[in-house]
Amino acid sequence: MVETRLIDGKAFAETMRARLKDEVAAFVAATGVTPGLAVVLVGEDPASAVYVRNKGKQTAEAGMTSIEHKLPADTAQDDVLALVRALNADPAVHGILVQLPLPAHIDAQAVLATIDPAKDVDGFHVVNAGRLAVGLDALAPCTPLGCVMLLKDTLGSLAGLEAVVVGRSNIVGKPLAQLLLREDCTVTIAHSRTRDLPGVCRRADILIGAVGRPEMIRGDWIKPGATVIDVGINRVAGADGKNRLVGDVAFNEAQGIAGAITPVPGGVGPMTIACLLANTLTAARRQVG
Ligand SMILES: Nc1nc2c(c(=O)[nH]1)N[C@@H](CN(C=O)c1ccc(C(=O)N[C@@H](CCC(=O)O)C(=O)O)cc1)CN2
Repeated sequence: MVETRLIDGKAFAETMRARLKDEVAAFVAATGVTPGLAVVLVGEDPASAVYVRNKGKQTAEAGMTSIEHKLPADTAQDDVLALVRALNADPAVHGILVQLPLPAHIDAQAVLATIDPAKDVDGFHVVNAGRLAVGLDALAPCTPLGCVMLLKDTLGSLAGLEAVVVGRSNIVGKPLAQLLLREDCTVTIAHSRTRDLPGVCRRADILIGAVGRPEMIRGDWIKPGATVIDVGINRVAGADGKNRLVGDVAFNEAQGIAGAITPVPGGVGPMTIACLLANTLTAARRQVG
């Protein structure tokens, strides 16, 4: 039986935001420029509205300017593209983010492709994805960045470790695999169609759940002592009829098997916004410097 350590992403993100606040103040003092982050929300998805509100609040707390554009759900794609182009041209805006998911009538790839790659603080533009893949400086997606920070804080060097990422999305699985390769991990991207998924997961020193299926990764899929990072945020009905949040990993089953694990909530989620603030400062430094 292994003693399972809890990886406290909430506390890590708070420390990171406090440090960023000092770095932003130093940047403003040196340049006279306040970094600006524009967030575009289309529609009324309740979870997205909460994330956007938290982004605005934490941006302002870090000493940066938060600019919010809230558009109705039936906004035409051309109007979203026109707004993104206007933000690209605005010198007070150093970072642009379009909250996902977008309503079904809008082609998300077309919108993301319109964002100036230098202002793409989500790191979703193909230019940033390509730069990340070939090892050039890139604005990398925030959730994967947060995962790697928590892993390095927990394990120190990741070199040579066997990492299995369960999930192949463009916003988490694929960029996370690239970031882990940069840390010299041996990386496998697995997914719901992988043959013998439990066996593949059991190879992992680092196991990452990013598949979006509640508690799909069971305790006996985890190698004893492995570090488990749970990216999943799934709302499920509890026994009392109320909704509760669970990850992609069966958290209770992982106790006594995993060496360390991120909880849901309070693990990877808070790192996403902290890394967004870090990317916004990086983007501002590159645009102003
Ligand atoms: N343009 C983007 N859209 C989306 C992203 C993104 O990075 N860029 N990621 C997610 C949503 N997201 C940020 O946008 C996000 C999700 C979760 C959290 C978080 O702190 N979660 C808490 C739980 C919060 C809750 O109760 O719902 C936690 O895990 O502790 C922050 C940001 C999809 N869209």
